[in-house]
Amino acid sequence: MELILASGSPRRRELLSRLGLSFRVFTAHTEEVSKHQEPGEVARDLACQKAQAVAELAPEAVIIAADTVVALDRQLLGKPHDKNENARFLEMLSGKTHTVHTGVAVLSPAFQKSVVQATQVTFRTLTPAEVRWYAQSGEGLDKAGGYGIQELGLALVERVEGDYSNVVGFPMPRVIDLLRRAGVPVLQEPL
Ligand SMILES: Cc1cn([C@H]2C[C@H](O)[C@@H](COP(=O)(O)OP(=O)(O)OP(=O)(O)O)O2)c(=O)[nH]c1=O
Repeated sequence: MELILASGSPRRRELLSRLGLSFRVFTAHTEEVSKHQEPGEVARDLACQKAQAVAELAPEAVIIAADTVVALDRQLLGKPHDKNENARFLEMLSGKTHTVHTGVAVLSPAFQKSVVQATQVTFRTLTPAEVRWYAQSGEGLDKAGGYGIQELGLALVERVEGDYSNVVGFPMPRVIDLLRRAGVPVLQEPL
């Protein structure tokens, strides 16, 4: 049974590799639109769209996809378009708690399931110099909310409540559970 990661995210590739599985990577070109308003449902919906787009190319495989959104109060923060917008996102997140929602979808001819996981992240109160420093690094540009907790962005964070891997883009306990239910031998000898 072939496993395919439907994601261009290097973070997801790295996290999935840590399970010792072999897999191929396909990048799904979806429009990333969701009709849902609830952030968790948006993330789940987009993960399903990515998995389905790749299922059309590889109908026999087990496909896993994910999507991460950052919700601050009622606002969804996607990937910043440039360093100025990244600085604005950081000013909004400074001193506050936001929620990171990651949706995961697993799809095979015999199995189809999606889940969503939420983690609360609280930022330190950032000084203007800290905001400038991080935005200038460019690290946040390809990341939801404009920061990467696994890299320099760790310095922005005061507290994480819940699954850390979920913030990086793949909630590992949920990923392990879904893959096993789809018949993928995770953390065990291949059959
Ligand atoms: C909040 C946060 C997000 N991110 C990343 C995870 C995701 O790669 C990205 C959210 O965008 P996504 O649209 O979920 O993923 P992607 O466009 O990078 O990849 P693909 O759609 O092909 O799967 O933000 C971090 O790496 N660290 C963080 O702390």
